[in-house]
Amino acid sequence: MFEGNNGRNIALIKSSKDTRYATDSVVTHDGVKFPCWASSDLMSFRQKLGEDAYEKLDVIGIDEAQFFEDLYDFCCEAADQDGKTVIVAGLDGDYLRSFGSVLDIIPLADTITKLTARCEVCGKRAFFTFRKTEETKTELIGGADLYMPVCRQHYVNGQTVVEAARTVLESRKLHHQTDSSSQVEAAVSAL
Ligand SMILES: Nc1ncnc2c1ncn2[C@@H]1O[C@H](COP(=O)(O)OP(=O)(O)O)[C@@H](O)[C@H]1O
Ligand SMILES: Cc1cn([C@H]2C[C@H](O)[C@@H](COP(=O)(O)O)O2)c(=O)[nH]c1=O
Repeated sequence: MFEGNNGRNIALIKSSKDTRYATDSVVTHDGVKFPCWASSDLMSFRQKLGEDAYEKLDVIGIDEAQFFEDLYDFCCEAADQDGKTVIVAGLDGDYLRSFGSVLDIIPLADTITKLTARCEVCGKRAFFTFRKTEETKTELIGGADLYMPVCRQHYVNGQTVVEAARTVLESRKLHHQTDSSSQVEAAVSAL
Protein backbone atom coordinates (compact mmCIF):
# COMPACT_ATOMS: atom_id res chain seq x y z
CA MET A 1 0.00 0.00 0.00
CA PHE A 2 1.30 3.48 -0.92
CA GLU A 3 0.35 7.04 -0.18
CA GLY A 4 -0.33 8.96 -3.38
CA ASN A 5 0.53 12.65 -3.98
CA ASN A 6 -2.91 13.71 -2.74
CA GLY A 7 -2.64 11.72 0.51
CA ARG A 8 -4.86 8.87 -0.65
CA ASN A 9 -3.87 5.27 0.10
CA ILE A 10 -3.35 3.23 -3.05
CA ALA A 11 -2.80 -0.46 -3.80
CA LEU A 12 -2.09 -1.91 -7.22
CA ILE A 13 -2.81 -5.52 -8.17
CA LYS A 14 -1.75 -7.36 -11.31
CA SER A 15 -2.24 -10.89 -12.54
CA SER A 16 0.53 -13.24 -11.49
CA LYS A 17 0.16 -14.88 -14.91
CA ASP A 18 2.11 -12.02 -16.46
CA THR A 19 5.74 -12.23 -15.32
CA ARG A 20 7.28 -10.70 -18.47
CA TYR A 21 9.06 -7.72 -16.91
CA ALA A 22 8.75 -8.30 -13.14
CA THR A 23 6.81 -10.40 -10.66
CA ASP A 24 6.10 -7.66 -8.13
CA SER A 25 5.73 -4.53 -10.27
CA VAL A 26 3.55 -3.23 -13.06
CA VAL A 27 5.98 -2.22 -15.80
CA THR A 28 5.15 -0.32 -19.00
CA HIS A 29 6.74 -1.46 -22.25
CA ASP A 30 9.14 1.48 -21.97
CA GLY A 31 10.23 0.57 -18.45
CA VAL A 32 8.20 2.77 -16.07
CA LYS A 33 7.65 0.69 -12.92
CA PHE A 34 5.21 0.74 -10.02
CA PRO A 35 5.26 -1.84 -7.19
CA CYS A 36 2.21 -4.08 -6.96
CA TRP A 37 0.65 -7.24 -5.54
CA ALA A 38 0.78 -10.08 -8.04
CA SER A 39 -2.09 -12.53 -7.58
CA SER A 40 -3.98 -15.23 -9.45
CA ASP A 41 -7.28 -13.92 -8.09
CA LEU A 42 -8.73 -10.73 -6.60
CA MET A 43 -11.06 -11.95 -3.87
CA SER A 44 -8.16 -13.10 -1.65
CA PHE A 45 -6.56 -9.62 -1.76
CA ARG A 46 -8.48 -8.24 1.24
CA GLN A 47 -7.48 -11.12 3.47
CA LYS A 48 -3.84 -11.06 2.28
CA LEU A 49 -3.56 -7.31 2.85
CA GLY A 50 -5.25 -7.50 6.26
CA GLU A 51 -8.55 -5.99 7.42
CA ASP A 52 -7.01 -2.84 8.97
CA ALA A 53 -4.94 -1.98 5.90
CA TYR A 54 -7.92 -2.71 3.60
CA GLU A 55 -10.13 -0.34 5.62
CA LYS A 56 -7.59 2.46 5.09
CA LEU A 57 -7.37 1.94 1.33
CA ASP A 58 -8.87 4.63 -0.89
CA VAL A 59 -7.87 3.48 -4.36
CA ILE A 60 -7.37 -0.01 -5.82
CA GLY A 61 -5.72 -0.33 -9.24
CA ILE A 62 -6.04 -3.55 -11.25
CA ASP A 63 -3.79 -4.26 -14.25
CA GLU A 64 -4.14 -7.06 -16.83
CA ALA A 65 -7.79 -7.32 -15.74
CA GLN A 66 -8.61 -9.75 -18.54
CA PHE A 67 -6.86 -12.52 -16.60
CA PHE A 68 -9.01 -12.30 -13.43
CA GLU A 69 -12.04 -14.62 -13.33
CA ASP A 70 -13.45 -12.88 -10.23
CA LEU A 71 -13.11 -9.35 -11.68
CA TYR A 72 -16.86 -8.58 -11.61
CA ASP A 73 -17.47 -9.78 -8.03
CA PHE A 74 -14.38 -7.99 -6.74
CA CYS A 75 -15.23 -4.69 -8.42
CA CYS A 76 -18.83 -4.85 -7.10
CA GLU A 77 -17.69 -5.49 -3.57
CA ALA A 78 -14.82 -2.98 -3.54
CA ALA A 79 -16.68 -0.11 -5.24
CA ASP A 80 -20.34 -0.62 -4.24
CA GLN A 81 -20.02 -2.03 -0.74
CA ASP A 82 -16.62 -0.84 0.48
CA GLY A 83 -16.59 2.60 -1.19
CA LYS A 84 -13.20 2.20 -2.85
CA THR A 85 -12.20 3.94 -6.06
CA VAL A 86 -11.37 1.06 -8.39
CA ILE A 87 -9.28 1.75 -11.51
CA VAL A 88 -9.15 -1.15 -13.95
CA ALA A 89 -6.81 -1.54 -16.94
CA GLY A 90 -7.00 -4.46 -19.33
CA LEU A 91 -7.64 -5.69 -22.81
CA ASP A 92 -11.32 -5.63 -23.86
CA GLY A 93 -10.51 -8.00 -26.71
CA ASP A 94 -8.22 -10.96 -27.19
CA TYR A 95 -6.84 -11.70 -30.67
CA LEU A 96 -10.36 -12.71 -31.73
CA ARG A 97 -12.91 -10.68 -29.74
CA SER A 98 -14.16 -10.29 -26.10
CA PHE A 99 -11.54 -11.10 -23.42
CA GLY A 100 -12.35 -12.46 -19.92
CA SER A 101 -14.78 -10.40 -17.80
CA VAL A 102 -13.55 -6.97 -18.88
CA LEU A 103 -16.73 -6.14 -20.82
CA ASP A 104 -18.92 -7.38 -17.93
CA ILE A 105 -17.72 -4.57 -15.66
CA ILE A 106 -18.58 -1.76 -18.11
CA PRO A 107 -22.04 -1.25 -16.50
CA LEU A 108 -20.37 -0.86 -13.08
CA ALA A 109 -18.06 1.93 -14.24
CA ASP A 110 -18.38 5.70 -13.75
CA THR A 111 -16.14 6.38 -16.74
CA ILE A 112 -14.45 4.34 -19.46
CA THR A 113 -11.45 5.30 -21.57
CA LYS A 114 -10.72 3.18 -24.62
CA LEU A 115 -7.03 3.55 -25.48
CA THR A 116 -5.54 2.71 -28.85
CA ALA A 117 -2.09 1.97 -30.21
CA ARG A 118 -0.80 2.61 -33.75
CA CYS A 119 -1.32 0.05 -36.50
CA GLU A 120 2.02 -1.64 -37.15
CA VAL A 121 1.22 -1.89 -40.86
CA CYS A 122 -0.09 1.60 -41.75
CA GLY A 123 0.23 3.80 -38.63
CA LYS A 124 -3.53 4.47 -38.27
CA ARG A 125 -5.20 4.08 -34.85
CA ALA A 126 -5.08 0.43 -33.83
CA PHE A 127 -8.17 -0.90 -32.06
CA PHE A 128 -7.31 -4.59 -32.36
CA THR A 129 -4.55 -7.08 -31.64
CA PHE A 130 -3.32 -9.44 -34.30
CA ARG A 131 -1.75 -12.73 -33.15
CA LYS A 132 1.23 -13.65 -35.29
CA THR A 133 1.38 -17.34 -34.46
CA GLU A 134 -0.77 -20.44 -34.97
CA GLU A 135 -1.53 -20.82 -31.22
CA THR A 136 -5.29 -20.67 -30.60
CA LYS A 137 -5.58 -20.73 -26.79
CA THR A 138 -7.05 -17.47 -25.46
CA GLU A 139 -4.41 -16.73 -22.85
CA LEU A 140 -0.92 -16.55 -24.30
CA ILE A 141 1.53 -14.27 -22.49
CA GLY A 142 3.83 -12.30 -24.77
CA GLY A 143 4.59 -9.03 -26.47
CA ALA A 144 5.79 -7.96 -29.90
CA ASP A 145 7.10 -11.50 -30.48
CA LEU A 146 3.49 -12.77 -30.62
CA TYR A 147 1.24 -9.78 -31.22
CA MET A 148 0.92 -6.62 -33.25
CA PRO A 149 -1.53 -3.73 -32.88
CA VAL A 150 -3.60 -3.25 -36.04
CA CYS A 151 -6.35 -1.03 -37.45
CA ARG A 152 -9.67 -2.56 -38.50
CA GLN A 153 -8.61 -2.98 -42.14
CA HIS A 154 -5.38 -4.81 -41.33
CA TYR A 155 -7.07 -6.88 -38.61
CA VAL A 156 -9.68 -8.13 -41.07
CA ASN A 157 -7.11 -8.60 -43.87
CA GLY A 158 -4.75 -10.39 -41.48
CA GLN A 159 -7.43 -12.84 -40.31
CA THR A 160 -8.35 -13.53 -43.95
CA VAL A 161 -4.70 -14.15 -44.89
CA VAL A 162 -4.14 -16.45 -41.92
CA GLU A 163 -7.35 -18.39 -42.56
CA ALA A 164 -6.38 -18.83 -46.22
CA ALA A 165 -2.82 -19.87 -45.27
CA ARG A 166 -4.20 -22.40 -42.75
CA THR A 167 -6.56 -23.92 -45.30
CA VAL A 168 -3.75 -24.34 -47.84
CA LEU A 169 -1.36 -25.72 -45.23
CA GLU A 170 -3.93 -28.17 -43.88
CA SER A 171 -4.53 -29.57 -47.36
CA ARG A 172 -0.76 -29.77 -47.96
CA LYS A 173 -0.27 -31.55 -44.62
CA LEU A 174 -2.38 -34.38 -45.98
CA HIS A 175 0.41 -34.99 -48.48
CA HIS A 176 3.54 -34.17 -46.47
CA GLN A 177 4.47 -32.57 -43.11
CA THR A 178 5.32 -28.84 -43.27
CA ASP A 179 6.31 -26.30 -40.63
CA SER A 180 2.93 -24.58 -40.73
CA SER A 181 3.57 -21.99 -37.99
CA SER A 182 6.60 -20.52 -39.79
CA GLN A 183 4.57 -20.38 -43.01
CA VAL A 184 1.71 -18.56 -41.26
CA GLU A 185 4.29 -16.12 -39.84
CA ALA A 186 5.64 -15.56 -43.37
CA ALA A 187 2.10 -14.84 -44.60
CA VAL A 188 1.62 -12.34 -41.75
CA SER A 189 4.87 -10.49 -42.46
CA ALA A 190 3.75 -10.14 -46.09
CA LEU A 191 0.62 -8.20 -44.98
N1 LIG B 1 -1.45 7.73 -18.77
C1 LIG B 1 -0.46 7.77 -19.65
N2 LIG B 1 0.01 8.94 -20.10
C2 LIG B 1 1.00 8.99 -20.98
N3 LIG B 1 1.62 7.91 -21.51
C3 LIG B 1 1.19 6.72 -21.08
C4 LIG B 1 0.15 6.57 -20.15
N4 LIG B 1 -0.04 5.26 -19.94
C5 LIG B 1 0.83 4.61 -20.71
N5 LIG B 1 1.58 5.48 -21.38
C6 LIG B 1 2.61 5.15 -22.33
O1 LIG B 1 1.96 4.38 -23.32
C7 LIG B 1 2.80 3.30 -23.71
C8 LIG B 1 2.05 2.00 -23.62
O2 LIG B 1 1.69 1.72 -22.27
P1 LIG B 1 1.94 0.29 -21.68
O3 LIG B 1 1.38 0.27 -20.29
O4 LIG B 1 3.38 -0.06 -21.84
O5 LIG B 1 1.10 -0.60 -22.68
P2 LIG B 1 -0.04 -1.66 -22.51
O6 LIG B 1 -1.30 -0.90 -22.67
O7 LIG B 1 0.21 -2.60 -23.65
O8 LIG B 1 0.10 -2.33 -21.17
C9 LIG B 1 4.03 3.33 -22.82
O9 LIG B 1 5.05 3.89 -23.61
C10 LIG B 1 3.65 4.26 -21.69
O10 LIG B 1 4.75 5.02 -21.24
C1 LIG C 1 -4.33 -10.23 -27.55
C2 LIG C 1 -4.01 -11.19 -26.45
C3 LIG C 1 -3.13 -10.82 -25.44
N1 LIG C 1 -2.83 -11.71 -24.47
C4 LIG C 1 -1.85 -11.34 -23.43
C5 LIG C 1 -0.52 -10.92 -23.99
C6 LIG C 1 0.06 -10.07 -22.89
O1 LIG C 1 0.72 -10.94 -21.97
C7 LIG C 1 -1.19 -9.45 -22.24
C8 LIG C 1 -1.39 -8.01 -22.65
O2 LIG C 1 -0.37 -7.23 -22.11
P1 LIG C 1 -0.16 -5.66 -22.48
O3 LIG C 1 0.94 -5.23 -21.57
O4 LIG C 1 -1.46 -4.99 -22.17
O5 LIG C 1 0.21 -5.60 -23.91
O6 LIG C 1 -2.30 -10.21 -22.71
C9 LIG C 1 -3.42 -12.97 -24.42
O7 LIG C 1 -3.17 -13.76 -23.49
N2 LIG C 1 -4.29 -13.32 -25.40
C10 LIG C 1 -4.60 -12.49 -26.43
O8 LIG C 1 -5.39 -12.90 -27.35
